[in-house]
Amino acid sequence: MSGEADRPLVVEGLTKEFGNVVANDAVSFAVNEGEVFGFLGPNGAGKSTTIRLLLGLLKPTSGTATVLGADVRDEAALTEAKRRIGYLPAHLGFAEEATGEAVLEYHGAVKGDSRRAELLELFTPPVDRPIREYSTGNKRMLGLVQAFMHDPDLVIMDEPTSGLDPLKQEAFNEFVRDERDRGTTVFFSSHVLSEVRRVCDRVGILRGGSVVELENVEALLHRGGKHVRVHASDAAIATITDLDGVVDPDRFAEGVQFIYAGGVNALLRELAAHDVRDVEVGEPPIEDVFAHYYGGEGTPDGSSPTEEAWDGSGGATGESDGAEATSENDGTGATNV
Ligand SMILES: Nc1ncnc2c1ncn2[C@@H]1O[C@H](COP(=O)(O)OP(=O)(O)OP(=O)(O)O)[C@@H](O)[C@H]1O
Repeated sequence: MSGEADRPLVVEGLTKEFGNVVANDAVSFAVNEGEVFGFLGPNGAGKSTTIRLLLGLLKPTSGTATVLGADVRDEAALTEAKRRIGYLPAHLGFAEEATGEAVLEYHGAVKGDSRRAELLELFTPPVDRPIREYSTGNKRMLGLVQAFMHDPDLVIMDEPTSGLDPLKQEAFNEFVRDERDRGTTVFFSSHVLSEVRRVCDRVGILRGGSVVELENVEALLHRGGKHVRVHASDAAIATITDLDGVVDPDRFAEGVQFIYAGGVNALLRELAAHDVRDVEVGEPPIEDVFAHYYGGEGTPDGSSPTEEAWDGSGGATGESDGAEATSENDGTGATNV
């Protein structure tokens, strides 16, 4: 594995305050080369703030980050690094009168477009039409083409599938997996947990401006216990659900389903002691695994989530960072990368 300094994305104690709102509070993590990293957290957790800090669109209050080795506080180094970075913002500020073609021409002239044709076959924005006629999904697809067409080494995206229909979402998932296989490093925020399950190697979970979890997706699912569905008699079910590690048993006509967080052998021994008609054991629903971090009812191991507020604002009203906030939109109305 490469050393910390060689990683394509390193965040160290990154802090951003808007007035008295601490949007990012000493955020630290690193993304490895060729990794797909999901950045999760409830509304207002601070994900977009981190992303905008990484692109130099906001200035950190303290701490720093490097993208492809460039310190985000060093404007010249960051500008140079951005040639090899793709960026898809949450809010796409394309000029309404420009056609999709003109937007891509502009970006292509600045940073290259060697993969434009290939990407336009996969994501299919109507490039001959003006942006004002675009649906939300069409804008997102144009943004994806723009983000990847110069064949970047690192791609940073803020909720990339928001507004895409299910087939395009699936196309995106497959595309990201292929990109990872080509060695591209991908970092994106998401609220779509199924997509995180399908494409991410690792996730970072932000809550109230702080990283509360950094974990391999498989390990996270493993820790979330197993989803078990047993078809058996009422008497058998009563004993089985008494087993240590059974969480949230839920009866249905023929049996019971529950999350099981105990040892596999103890479960097998218990099941073997009864006349079980059928049993299914699988991974828990991803929503259940993440519910804890999003303010859910508890965890499979029985512990309770801490009671801190989920909203990084703590109810306070911060100063707007208006001057920085508009820098995402360049003169042409195209998204500035
Ligand atoms: N320009 C700004 N001025 C003042 N407060 C801001 C500004 N930008 C963000 N905030 C505040 O910082 C906190 C983090 O916001 P941010 O947009 O980074 O969260 P997020 O995790 O991306 O949320 P979502 O999932 O809803 O997009 C919120 O409390 C938000 O109100």
